[in-house]
Amino acid sequence: MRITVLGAGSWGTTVASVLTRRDHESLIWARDPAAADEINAKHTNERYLQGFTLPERLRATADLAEAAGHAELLVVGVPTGAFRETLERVRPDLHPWIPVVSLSKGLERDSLLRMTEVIKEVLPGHPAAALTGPNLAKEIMAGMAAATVIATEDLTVATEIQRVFRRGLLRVYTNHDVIGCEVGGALKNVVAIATGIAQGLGVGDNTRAGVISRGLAELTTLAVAMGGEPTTLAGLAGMGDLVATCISPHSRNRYVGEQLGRGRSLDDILAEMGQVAEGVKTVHAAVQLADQHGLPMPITRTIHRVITGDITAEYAYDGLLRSHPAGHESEPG
Ligand SMILES: NC(=O)C1=CN([C@@H]2O[C@H](COP(=O)(O)OP(=O)(O)OC[C@H]3O[C@@H](n4cnc5c(N)ncnc54)[C@H](OP(=O)(O)O)[C@@H]3O)[C@@H](O)[C@H]2O)C=CC1
Ligand SMILES: O=C(CO)COP(=O)(O)O
Repeated sequence: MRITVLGAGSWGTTVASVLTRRDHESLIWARDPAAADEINAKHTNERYLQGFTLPERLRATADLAEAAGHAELLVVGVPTGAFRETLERVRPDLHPWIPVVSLSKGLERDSLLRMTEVIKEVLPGHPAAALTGPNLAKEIMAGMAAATVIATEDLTVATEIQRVFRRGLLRVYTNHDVIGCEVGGALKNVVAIATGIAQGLGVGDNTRAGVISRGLAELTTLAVAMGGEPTTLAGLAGMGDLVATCISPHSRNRYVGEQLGRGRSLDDILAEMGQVAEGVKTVHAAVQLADQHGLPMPITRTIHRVITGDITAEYAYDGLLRSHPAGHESEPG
């Protein structure tokens, strides 16, 4: 199959490599021509996947119209802030009806939409799916076993995409609960910032486990309020991805939290990283959704106050685990 992956960051490049090794004709779009040249000539992407060799047959282009015209399946791996604009730019050159798969984990800032909702708005008529789960790019590049979920309402489409992605030690499950899968993927990044803060402050594993567990309660409550199913949040797209992101040294969201916990400013951390940490932006939308649904979501709200500079990470820690009165465990908050 001819597959185009938009975005040559760590995840887009990894997914394009997996698909190439699965014998698909993959073309990756990089907005930076130098990045496309590097992939074509050296089979590397040193900025995002240092030390890895990409498959020789993976081709790259900086020409968005060429990338769009190539696709029998479109995979979108640009950050959520660039998602809508990128789809608008490919629309004129896209073949009709081809499925579009989002790799991006976050919510659109002003509309509060999930990425498959953005696909449906910008590209009506194209089946929209999300690929999500505990999938740290560098581990998948290294060929380590992993499980992932392809979420779309139409199970025929889901099964077809599952077949396209399945390779080696990558186990691909299907799920019809797109809301649960996308909300889990978006919100776990916010909880990873909170866990990172705890780590940066030097607190213990009990504390981190407490934040992860109550974080799971928050993302489950929000997803269910939005129409998702609780079992989804207990699975790969919820608990699985939450645990991977909260404990992994590879996670950029956890890293942002850790550095905040050490007292650094957000601007400094983001400038030094040069990679996306989606939780930093998604937390704004998450708080608005919590308000709309009348949910307490104390971890999300506290991280929002840290990100906006209203409180320090140290103060947030006190607020999360000491001042906030605990209720019944089955209740949100
Ligand atoms: N990395 C991972 O392990 C995983 C990431 N994801 C999700 O995938 C999405 C992409 O993440 P990831 O690949 O890691 O991000 P990276 O930070 O590694 O790379 C971002 C990529 O997007 C490009 N980009 C940035 N802004 C724009 C823009 N305005 N227009 C077009 N392209 C742009 C960058 O180009 P340039 O280099 O020119 O700036 C770069 O190629 C995120 O939503 C993330 O949550 C999901 C699962 C795993
Ligand atoms: O989504 C991810 C793993 O599933 C990657 O997390 P980070 O964006 O925090 O690196």
